[in-house]
Amino acid sequence: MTPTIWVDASAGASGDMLLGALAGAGVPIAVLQEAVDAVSPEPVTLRVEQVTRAGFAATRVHVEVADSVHHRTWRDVRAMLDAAPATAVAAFERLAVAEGAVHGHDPLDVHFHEVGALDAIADVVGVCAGFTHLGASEVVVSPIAVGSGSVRGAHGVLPVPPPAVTELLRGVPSYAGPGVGEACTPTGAALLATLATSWGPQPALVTDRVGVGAGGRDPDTHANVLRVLVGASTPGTERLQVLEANVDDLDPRVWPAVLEALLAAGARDAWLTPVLMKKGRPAHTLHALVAPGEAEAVRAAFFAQTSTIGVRSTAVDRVALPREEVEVTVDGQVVRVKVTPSTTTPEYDDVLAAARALARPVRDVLAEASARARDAIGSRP
Ligand SMILES: O=C([S-])c1cc(C(=O)S)c[n+]([C@@H]2O[C@H](COP(=O)(O)O)[C@@H](O)[C@H]2O)c1
Ligand code: NI
Repeated sequence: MTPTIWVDASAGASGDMLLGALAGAGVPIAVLQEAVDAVSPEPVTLRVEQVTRAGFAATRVHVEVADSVHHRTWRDVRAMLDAAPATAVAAFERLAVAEGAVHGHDPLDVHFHEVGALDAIADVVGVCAGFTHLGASEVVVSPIAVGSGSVRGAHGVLPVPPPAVTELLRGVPSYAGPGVGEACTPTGAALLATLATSWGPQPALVTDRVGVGAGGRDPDTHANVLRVLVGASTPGTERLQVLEANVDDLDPRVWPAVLEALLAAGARDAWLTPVLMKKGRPAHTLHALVAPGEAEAVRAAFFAQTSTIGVRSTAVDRVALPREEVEVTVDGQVVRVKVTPSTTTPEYDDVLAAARALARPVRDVLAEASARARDAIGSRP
């Protein structure tokens, strides 16, 4: 079974913290070194060191290089990445697009300063090779702490988060803290934005390996580490999201069509709960259960079908019983029945249509369809 990874970026993220966490989680340093050697025009050595951060053991990977080039364009870097994992090219492209946006340049002509140096290229290539080596089907990343205050670099003094990071973290959950300084660098943001398959707290996971990665900064306010948990998803558990909005001004006759539209947009389930809103106003909360890939279309349906101006989302774990659909006939009328190890549930629309066609009570058709489904399952060899 392919593993699931959870990245804890609650103290921020940088290329070297990610490299350290991967090495700490058991990715052989030779795997990272080989990937870096495949792209680097000059010798680069990765060296592992066990360090402590605020009293906690962590792994640091030093990238040792005497880089003779200090500024590279995205064009230059792109030409170096032919032998790199596709995710490394994608992460650097994100950096180029973000830099282009903040400086007002075409991404191809962007001049990288620190992020174009060979050590940053080694971070990106090594981290992407490490994730490829782990072969995870899911990479869930926590909301990212970005730090606070300001940082000094080739661009002079920049606010934290610096412009490139704010651009890279569009659409990504992030927040200030945990201390003063730059907790999330452009390289860390670009890597996580590229590698994450979803964002949120730790999913249900049987943890196998834990990597604790340190960078160069060691503030005394907190353990400045990024953690990587590698494990197996709890069997039968799916990571889904619940989208929600409170609505107090929609013609109530529209609600059935709204629920139908959310299901048509890909929601696994959609439902309403009556609520009392501020000032004692009666209203409804509209809920939809969605897989990460369906969230955007279902969110668009919230906005198109209702008067809401905001949609909340919460990550949830769902354990679902295995299910299958069987078809039975009741007096010649076809009824679909959803069967799980503990239930048989006839499709209500089919039952209603059959009851009307047969001029029989709905509850009789319901009971007969359930019984026939149980017989059909029970008589299987
Ligand atoms: O290299 C470039 S062009 C660069 C752009 C920006 C902007 O926000 S714009 C910021 N920085 C700073 O460089 C260092 C190193 O970043 P890494 O991602 O290589 O660790 C960091 O302090 C950035 O804020 C560089
Ligand atoms: Ni820049």
